[in-house]
Amino acid sequence: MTQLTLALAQIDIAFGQPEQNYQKVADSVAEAARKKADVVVLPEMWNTGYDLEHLETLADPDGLRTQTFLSDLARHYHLTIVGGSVATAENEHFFNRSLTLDAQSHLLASYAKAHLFRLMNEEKFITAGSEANHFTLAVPASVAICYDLRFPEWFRRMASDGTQLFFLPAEWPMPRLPQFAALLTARAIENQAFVVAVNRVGQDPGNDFGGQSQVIDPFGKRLLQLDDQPQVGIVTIDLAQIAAARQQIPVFTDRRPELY
Ligand SMILES: NC(=O)CCC(=O)C(=O)O
Repeated sequence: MTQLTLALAQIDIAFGQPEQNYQKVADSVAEAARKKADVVVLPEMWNTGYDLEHLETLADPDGLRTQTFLSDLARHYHLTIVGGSVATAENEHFFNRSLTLDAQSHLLASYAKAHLFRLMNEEKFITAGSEANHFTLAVPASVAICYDLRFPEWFRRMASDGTQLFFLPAEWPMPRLPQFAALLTARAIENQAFVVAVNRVGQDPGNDFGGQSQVIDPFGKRLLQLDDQPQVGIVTIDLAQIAAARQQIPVFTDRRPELY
């Protein structure tokens, strides 16, 4: 398969209201299926938002509800779901965890956010993960979550291990959206990879979120950029662009890891 049709589910997450959010995700996945998507991508922490003070009652125990829910949707609609991330409770710790399920209900990836964002007090409540994830969606793919975007080493490590398609669920506040766009473009160009970022819209008690979910190709071209409204954006990507970028400028051949 050389093309993938991606649906970016840019939703307005209800703060601390998982029931509402599971319904919003179900509606978005149904809309993505109507739009003939192969893959649906969700935003960060979509079950609870950043309602970190109430994780004791709100977080999904072992992520099991989310895994069953996404797996049922993926099977029903015959698509892959890159499940953004949800707050999970695991062995007396909370994680910001991303689950990716395919149409046969296989769990392709389970990733706990590695870099926790102090400006939103994440490190006070959430335990950091320390393992990257790798799966195949026509090409080698990986998920990173929001603030991970500021760590080029993390992306380069995944790219060096084969990743050609990055997904980045986010809750990235409005004032720093220009940085979001610049960093997404940089990660795509330097790794000669597609970057698919899905941000939320709406407000929580601390922040305004302005969406601008987007898809950048391996040359750094922005193929899709949504506005600040809830919506399911659709774009088809041509995976042959990855080899084209890597043939034109062979960065992975020319790099000198012994120097850095
Ligand atoms: N949820 C997050 O990780 C936010 C990251 C962010 O806003 C940033 O500027 O970095």
